[in-house]
Amino acid sequence: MQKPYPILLDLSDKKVGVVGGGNVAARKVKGLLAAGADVTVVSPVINDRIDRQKIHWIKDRYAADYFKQMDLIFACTDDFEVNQRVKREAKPFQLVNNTSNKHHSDFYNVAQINTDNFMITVSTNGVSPSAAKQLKAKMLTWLKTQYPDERR
Ligand SMILES: C[C@@]1(CC(=O)O)c2cc3[nH]c(cc4nc(cc5[nH]c(cc(n2)[C@H]1CCC(=O)O)[C@@](C)(CC(=O)O)[C@@H]5CCC(=O)O)C(CC(=O)O)=C4CCC(=O)O)c(CCC(=O)O)c3CC(=O)O
Ligand SMILES: NC(=O)C1=CN([C@@H]2O[C@H](COP(=O)(O)OP(=O)(O)OC[C@H]3O[C@@H](n4cnc5c(N)ncnc54)[C@H](O)[C@@H]3O)[C@@H](O)[C@H]2O)C=CC1
Repeated sequence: MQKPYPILLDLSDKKVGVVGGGNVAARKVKGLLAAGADVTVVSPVINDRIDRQKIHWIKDRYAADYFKQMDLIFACTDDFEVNQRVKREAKPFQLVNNTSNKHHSDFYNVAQINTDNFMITVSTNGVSPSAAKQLKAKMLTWLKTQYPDERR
């Protein structure tokens, strides 16, 4: 991604498809549900950290047909080739986050801090997600000193 364009999306009632149901999918699903998205997970198995009451679960392997109606798609399987296929088979208007290949993704997720009044996001543009996580932790410490009454 050469020059990404940062935006905040309103996902309430958007249809979001997640391929795979492991650790990475669980993290993405948590954030998506918090944003009010209508989430469908397609995976033969899903992690206990994914709340089955709050998503639609299609207990199957990836097939493009399941994703025709989706606005956004997250490819989160541990199979690099399947994740590549998800990106390749998406419609031109669908945006895909390929979690195992940053060079084959339409968008990246960011590390975030949400408080009553601020949303602070950190990205390294794909270079080092763990550095983004570390900077977020430092910013949180700093934020507490600057805005002690701010709730998060
Ligand atoms: C490109 C991107 C695409 C995307 O997912 O959107 C991406 C890609 C990849 N991540 C990998 C690994 C890890 N990712 C994390 C954590 C997070 N990753 C997130 C975002 C992004 N990760 C996007 C770029 C963000 C940026 O530019 O900064 C965060 C910020 C937001 C979120 O997704 O929740 C979240 C922290 C949230 C928080 O806690 O605050 C950890 C640490 C952990 O899990 O504790 C590890 C293990 C340690 C390590 O390797 O760093 C691998 C290697 C896989 C492999 O081959 O093993 C790839 C694949 C690749 O690089 O192509
Ligand atoms: N972007 C990010 O933030 C990160 C990305 N990764 C990448 O994410 C990949 C997945 O990692 P984890 O979630 O930890 O793996 P995991 O092993 O916990 O989960 C993999 C999931 O994919 C499902 N799956 C496998 N083949 C499938 C298919 N054909 N169709 C549908 N579902 C299928 C499995 O049932 C399982 O639920 C890793 O291989 C790594 O490349 C890893 C860490 C962070």
